[in-house]
Amino acid sequence: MVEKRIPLAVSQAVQHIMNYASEGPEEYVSLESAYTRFLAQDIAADQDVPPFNRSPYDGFAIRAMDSQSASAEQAVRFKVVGTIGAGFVFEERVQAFEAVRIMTGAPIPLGCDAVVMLELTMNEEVDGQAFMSIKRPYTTGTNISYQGEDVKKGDILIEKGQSINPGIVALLATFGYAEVPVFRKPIVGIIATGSELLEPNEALVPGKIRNSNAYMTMAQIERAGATVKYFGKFSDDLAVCIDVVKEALSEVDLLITTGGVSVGDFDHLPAIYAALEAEVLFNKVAMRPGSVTTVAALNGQLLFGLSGNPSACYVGFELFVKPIIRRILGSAKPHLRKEKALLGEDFTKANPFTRFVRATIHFANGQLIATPSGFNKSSAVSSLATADAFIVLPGGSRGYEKEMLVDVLLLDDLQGSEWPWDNITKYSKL
Ligand SMILES: Nc1nc2c(c(=O)[nH]1)N[C@H]1C(S)=C(S)[C@@H](COP(=O)(O)OP(=O)(O)OC[C@H]3O[C@@H](n4cnc5c(N)ncnc54)[C@H](O)[C@@H]3O)O[C@H]1N2
Ligand code: MOO
Ligand SMILES: [Mg+2]
Repeated sequence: MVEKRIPLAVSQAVQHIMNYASEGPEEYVSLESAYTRFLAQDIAADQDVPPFNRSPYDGFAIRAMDSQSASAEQAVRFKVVGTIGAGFVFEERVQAFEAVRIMTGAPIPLGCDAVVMLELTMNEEVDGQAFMSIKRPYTTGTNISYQGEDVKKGDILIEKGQSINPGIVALLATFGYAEVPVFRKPIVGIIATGSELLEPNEALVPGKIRNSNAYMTMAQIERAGATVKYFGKFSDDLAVCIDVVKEALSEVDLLITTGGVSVGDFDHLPAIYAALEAEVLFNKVAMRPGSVTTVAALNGQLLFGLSGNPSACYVGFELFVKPIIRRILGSAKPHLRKEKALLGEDFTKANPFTRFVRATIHFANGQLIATPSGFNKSSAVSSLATADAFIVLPGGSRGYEKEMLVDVLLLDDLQGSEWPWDNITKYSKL
């Protein structure tokens, strides 16, 4: 008699896994290679930005009080006592009816409190001395970029765990991080099992298929922010697989296998866990696809037994492996980002288990629409290519109609969610 597996709710399965999650170690990388890494410390401003009052225009720095009597009829003339470009400081204090020719980004000279744009001035030279005239008065502070107007010293700008984007790179450079503290990328191993598998460079022969899962999963591991270690594909030979899994475990932080987790004669993962004396956390989840997803723990290390069916393997990775990778990378929101969308078409299949329908999303009149992205079996590979979300259809329904409000989990996203599994929308119309 085949062992009866008890399906666990998705949320409970994720919770089991997250009990093993903790922040990983940090390392320093050069600023040039920080993009896409995950920040390991908060960035706090140790200086104001800008660090001094500066000119936002090319023009003349003046004392506003000197301009008060200027009008269209009666220009006020200033003696030009110097010129400064960005990067230089005008050392003297500017006196009454003096102006300093100033370029964008240069510090406002001592004594000055306004800048006149070059286009609004009239310029002349008398006996080798430059003069500038203006025909309107200026108030104190006109055209000054103030010290600290962008960032105040002491502000926390970015919290750790964020993926470093180009804007964060700019902040890191601004605050002098030539070396950036980032979380070390966890190493995630992948082993494909199945005597039917060919590698992509091999020609098809009867009964065989190409191994797509290992390559797909490698890409998912990288998208999640981790480093891949591919151990290869192996036939359904129990002794070989035990050795390979044992060896792989010593070289990785997390290990993924695909295939062989169900109840078939050559589904060896249950026997591998038994041989290794790993504790099986669960071996059935109330979800489709991916119901056979199995996770085991050995000495605090997790082994993810993802399904051989490509769509099930893909979903299993995103729901169960990605959050732990993101937690190791310091994220406070390690789960897939959850948003509300309208269903783009009817989905009439009955739903005993919660379904994760691979979907394409778009906006129509400001409303997010999610439409199933194609062939919807667990074995499907075609619908993954255009999937940028999962539509979450909770179990226990007869089907869903177009325009019902549903939850979607976004796949190509860096923001994440804290805990997306409460309050999943069951049936509702907008
Ligand atoms: N009697 C039962 N049979 C099955 C059950 C069940 O509950 N009782 N569950 C079904 C479900 S649901 C799934 S999902 C699959 C899971 O199968 P396994 O995880 O054991 O995976 P395999 O048997 O090794 O392969 C399944 C399928 O996927 C193809 N495959 C495997 N590896 C790859 C790969 N690397 N790249 C592409 N495709 C791959 C394989 O050829 C099979 O077609 O079990 C159901 N059966
Ligand atoms: O685990 Mo299977 O993917 O539910 O179809
Ligand atoms: Mg099988």
